[in-house]
Amino acid sequence: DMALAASRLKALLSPVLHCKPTRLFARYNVAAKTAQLSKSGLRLYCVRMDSTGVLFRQLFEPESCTYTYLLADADTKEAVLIDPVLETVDRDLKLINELGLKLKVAANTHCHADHITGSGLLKQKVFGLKSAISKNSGATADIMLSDGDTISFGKHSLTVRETPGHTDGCVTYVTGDQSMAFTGDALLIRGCGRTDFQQGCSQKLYKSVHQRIFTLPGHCLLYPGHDYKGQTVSTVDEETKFNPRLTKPLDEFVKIMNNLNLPKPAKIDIAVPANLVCGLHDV
Ligand SMILES: N[C@@H](CCC(=O)N[C@@H](CSS)C(=O)NCC(=O)O)C(=O)O
Ligand SMILES: [Fe+2]
Repeated sequence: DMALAASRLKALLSPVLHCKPTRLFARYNVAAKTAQLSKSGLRLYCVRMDSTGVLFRQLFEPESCTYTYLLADADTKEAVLIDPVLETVDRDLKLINELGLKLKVAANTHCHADHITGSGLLKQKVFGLKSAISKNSGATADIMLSDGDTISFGKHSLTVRETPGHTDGCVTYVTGDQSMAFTGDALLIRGCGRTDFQQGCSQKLYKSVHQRIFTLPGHCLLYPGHDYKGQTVSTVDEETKFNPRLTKPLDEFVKIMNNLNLPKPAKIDIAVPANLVCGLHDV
């Protein structure tokens, strides 16, 4: 009967309900230390390792296959958007308002060639919002970033790692605990950004990925700027083992990049000039 079912459910949930936060944190750590190995020796991390109260959402814009990432401090409600897209500004703001967040910074990973950034339009809609991009991008923004700079939201922060090669101004944003990195187009899941326009240089990209991304902890979750195959997240361990381009020696990598033969992004001629002024052009 109902009463019996309810008491069984209560008994079943009791260890979870009575688990103090400290014990939960300990469980995360144990889970990380005892990560299972796959047949090939790859460590399989089953649990997000930080349990520090970062609110996180991965959002997708289907026309350009761009990921926008929302990060917020669950206590202070301060939020950062990485790589907002013009067409999805209202969707993102609706979510931000529904969650009661205060959007502080719109941070671009680089001057995009395939879509117009949402940062300019967001600045018109959100009082006090600051746009950010690398100094080396050639673009203007409220915050011009250099290697090692941090973007704070509440008690959390993102640290800037310069990862040029796809463009001169490409950066990777890394969370303070190095559990997540937002790689823009420097590193895509099982791929990487093209190097045939916008100061692209395959040797530079190879060095950036090997020295600035593959040196992060193996469990660090990698979130790319785009994905064209439905993939959402990877890890440093996975990419150092399975990335079909970046696991090759430098000379082979350069040959691969010279022979991609990709068509130019359809919107490149409107996107680049617009993004050089943080998307305010013609809005
Ligand atoms: N077809 C798309 C553009 C696709 C493209 O060129 N993607 C870029 C990232 S956006 S600058 C890229 O680096 N791709 C690498 C790859 O291996 O796919 C469009 O017309 O917009
Ligand atoms: Fe790009």
